[in-house]
Amino acid sequence: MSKLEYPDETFTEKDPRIGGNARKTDKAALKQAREDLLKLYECKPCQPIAVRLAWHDSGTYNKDKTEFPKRGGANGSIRFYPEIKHGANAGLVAALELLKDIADKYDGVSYADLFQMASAVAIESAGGPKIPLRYGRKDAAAPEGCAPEGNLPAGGPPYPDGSPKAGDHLRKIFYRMGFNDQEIVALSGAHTIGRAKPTRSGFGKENTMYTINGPGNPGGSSWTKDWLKFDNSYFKAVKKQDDSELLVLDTDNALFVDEDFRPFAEKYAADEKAFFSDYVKAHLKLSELGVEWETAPITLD
Ligand code: HEM
Repeated sequence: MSKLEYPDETFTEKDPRIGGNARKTDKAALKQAREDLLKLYECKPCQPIAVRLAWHDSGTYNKDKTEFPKRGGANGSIRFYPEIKHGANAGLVAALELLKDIADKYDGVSYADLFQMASAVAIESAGGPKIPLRYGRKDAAAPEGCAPEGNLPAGGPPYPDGSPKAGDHLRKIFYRMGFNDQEIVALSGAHTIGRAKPTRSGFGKENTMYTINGPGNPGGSSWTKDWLKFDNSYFKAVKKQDDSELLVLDTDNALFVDEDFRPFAEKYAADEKAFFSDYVKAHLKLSELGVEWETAPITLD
């Protein structure tokens, strides 16, 4: 059995991941972990869930709070019970399981760095842009450092914050992290890969003509036909909405309905280069929300 168990109710303070077991960032280990991730994605088409894991780790951030790690952000706290059991994280234990062997192998890579790296490598290996991440994130050391539940967006009404419209809800959530309208639209484009499953988030169908045969685990509803390819087809599909086999959440629809979001959504539907360029900047910002650096940030070539 692997030395690191991913979290469930049996998580205790004696677990080696907790307390004085901080990881010292090591550039060689980061590079090797990156190689291992590429190999993982060659064997298993699990890029989408890795992107969602990293986003749900960092998307808890509250810019008005100062205390690390309670202010939320890319601090690896999603590996802990209770955070992994938050409603918004349904299904993400599978992503932790997928990364477990790599986490075990490299002490020189923090969990926070590993999750963000897994996402950036996933996007690039799915045909998306290269995201020049910086590394050296400090991990939240214990479950007490987890952000409170309810910081991530809901895909449809009723919105827990009482917002009447999807656009208002998106702004409340993303402004709290320090994002603007353009960045909200660009980041939403990550739904160009992946699926929603009724057994996880409750959204989507059991399967569609695009997901019934996988690849990987079959089922769910995707936003795009080729849901393992990172491109701008999400914006094209949400704009057209002419295929009932594809998913459109209320929060996706808002990008073309809300008059302040729409110009960006139209631009990205028409111009993949513009989408990629803006996506990289917004994703980099997302990957560093709430970060406390264990070492001076390191880049890999
Ligand atoms: C704008 C507000 C957002 C809402 C309301 C939202 C909601 C959702 C929902 C309901 C799912 C389905 C989960 C499941 O059933 O497994 C999902 C999946 C996904 N989300 Fe989002 N999301 C948002 C933003 C983002 C952002 C900012 C990113 C990344 C930058 C992202 C990346 C993904 C990915 C890649 C998947 C597919 C996961 C998979 O196939 O396993 N989402 N999202």
